[in-house]
Amino acid sequence: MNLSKRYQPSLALLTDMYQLTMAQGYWKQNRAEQQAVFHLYFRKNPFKGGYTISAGLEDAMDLLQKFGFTQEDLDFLAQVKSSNQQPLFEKGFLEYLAQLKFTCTVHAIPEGTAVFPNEPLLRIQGPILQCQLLETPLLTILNFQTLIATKAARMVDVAKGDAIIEFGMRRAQGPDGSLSGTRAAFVGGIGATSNVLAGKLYGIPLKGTHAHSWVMSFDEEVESFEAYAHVFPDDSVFLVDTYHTLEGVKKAIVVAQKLREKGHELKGIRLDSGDLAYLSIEARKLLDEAGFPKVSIVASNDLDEYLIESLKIQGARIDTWGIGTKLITAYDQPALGGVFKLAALQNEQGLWDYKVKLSEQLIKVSTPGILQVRRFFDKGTLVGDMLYSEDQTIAQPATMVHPNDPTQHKSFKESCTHEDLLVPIFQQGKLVYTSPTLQDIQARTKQQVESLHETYRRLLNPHIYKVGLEQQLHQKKMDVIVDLRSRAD
Ligand SMILES: Nc1ncnc2c1ncn2[C@@H]1O[C@H](COP(=O)(O)OP(=O)(O)OP(=O)(O)O)[C@@H](O)[C@H]1O
Ligand SMILES: O=P(O)(O)OC[C@H]1O[C@H](OP(=O)(O)OP(=O)(O)O)[C@H](O)[C@@H]1O
Ligand SMILES: O=C(O)c1cccnc1
Repeated sequence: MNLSKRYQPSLALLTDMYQLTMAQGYWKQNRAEQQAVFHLYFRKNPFKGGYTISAGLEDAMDLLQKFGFTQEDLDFLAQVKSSNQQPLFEKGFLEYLAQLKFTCTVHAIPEGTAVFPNEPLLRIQGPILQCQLLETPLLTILNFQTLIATKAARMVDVAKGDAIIEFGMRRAQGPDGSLSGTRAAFVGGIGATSNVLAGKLYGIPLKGTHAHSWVMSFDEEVESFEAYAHVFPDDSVFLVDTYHTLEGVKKAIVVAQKLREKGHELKGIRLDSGDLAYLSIEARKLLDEAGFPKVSIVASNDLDEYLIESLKIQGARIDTWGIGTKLITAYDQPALGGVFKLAALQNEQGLWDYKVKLSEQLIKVSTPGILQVRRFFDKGTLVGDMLYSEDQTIAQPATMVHPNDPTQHKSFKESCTHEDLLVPIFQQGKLVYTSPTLQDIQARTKQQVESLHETYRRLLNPHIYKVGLEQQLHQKKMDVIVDLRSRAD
């Protein structure tokens, strides 16, 4: 169920080179073990949506658990040259890497959780050299899977209980885009996939119909349906649009009748072109009139959440949505802009110095501290997320400040309940978290989306969920910014 099922054990080189050059720099300065805190977060919900679904943690855990350089990795690094053709990495540094063990403490938000901009999905605390090396692989895993899980959740939400099958492998960004994308799509709520290896690796249910080539390989369309039904009498879904869709439906009915005479039922038909609203309504009529109300209608052809919503409004009679390209590639937004920022560094007195990355825009200034996300509920409904730093006490009653407009405050009533979202995953390198099954993660996504007010779920201009900074954290952040700006002037 994890990354090593797709790759061989060592992924230590799956990082950007600048992480290794900085690592050598920290080592050379005797700062390799200096304790640091980094947060991984994004700044905008993808797809102009109102929420995001976290995904990829299990793969991230696997990466961290196996973190370590093999002799082969070190031999490769030993022959990397600097611009004057000298070895880029020093022998002593490579020896340091050879004995390196993962010793960080990691907290993360469980997969399948509704998350929002500016809140850490993951917090890593440990030797700065290790945190630095892990920036890129953690981002590549969590950014992509979170993006695809969110895309899938949006589709599942508008499909309102209809089944969704993921058909995207052929259009995915390579084999890993396909495998990790299918995993994430399942986290988001799809019911099945055509991706057989994802079925084997992750236990995702497999489903499929047949291609146009099957029909085209016969002289007559009806012969192709008969032949398929002969091989799969209880598992046939005929693709009816190769020549003329509604004529294709009539031929499917002829074969369905023959199947029934032999004690079998046709499972479904698939529409893959034309006006899917009109054709599904007409196909439904033909099937119902012929006595096949249970034969389901599958539709595919460049579908996404907007088309699903529109087709439903048009009264389309589609039972199952087959979705490929737009899901597996997150077509309208191919990347989640998650970042990984240094937030605190331990000084020689053992105290935490808060760190921020300045920007002209307040929204882009990172938040320092050792952050936790506290989610408040009013009678079960989510009312806001407050970032606070675990090394500070929280002023009571809990009040948070708008991250980009300090004049706006929000207080939470005493009667509100709360939950801290970041849970321990590793304690000083030791794994302390058991990932739920993928089915349980999917169930969590469903529960999370359903617990969001519908104003956050609509596709067009959703309401913005409130994420703020606990008052003292906000004050500390402002102090650091003022101090840095005065020093930069
Ligand atoms: N009723 C509808 N309302 C809105 N969009 C629709 C409707 N029916 C189909 N679509 C979408 O319109 C697009 C039409 O795609 P396209 O232009 O490729 O036509 P096609 O029917 O697939 O033709 P072809 O036979 O060339 O494949 C697809 O994304 C499809 O999902
Ligand atoms: O449209 P998507 O959402 O990406 O879904 C996957 C598409 O892949 C197949 O088409 P393709 O033309 O590749 O093969 P086919 O001959 O089986 O239709 C299938 O028929 C879908 O249309
Ligand atoms: O099984 C299907 O119908 C299928 C599989 C992959 C891509 N398109 C369709």
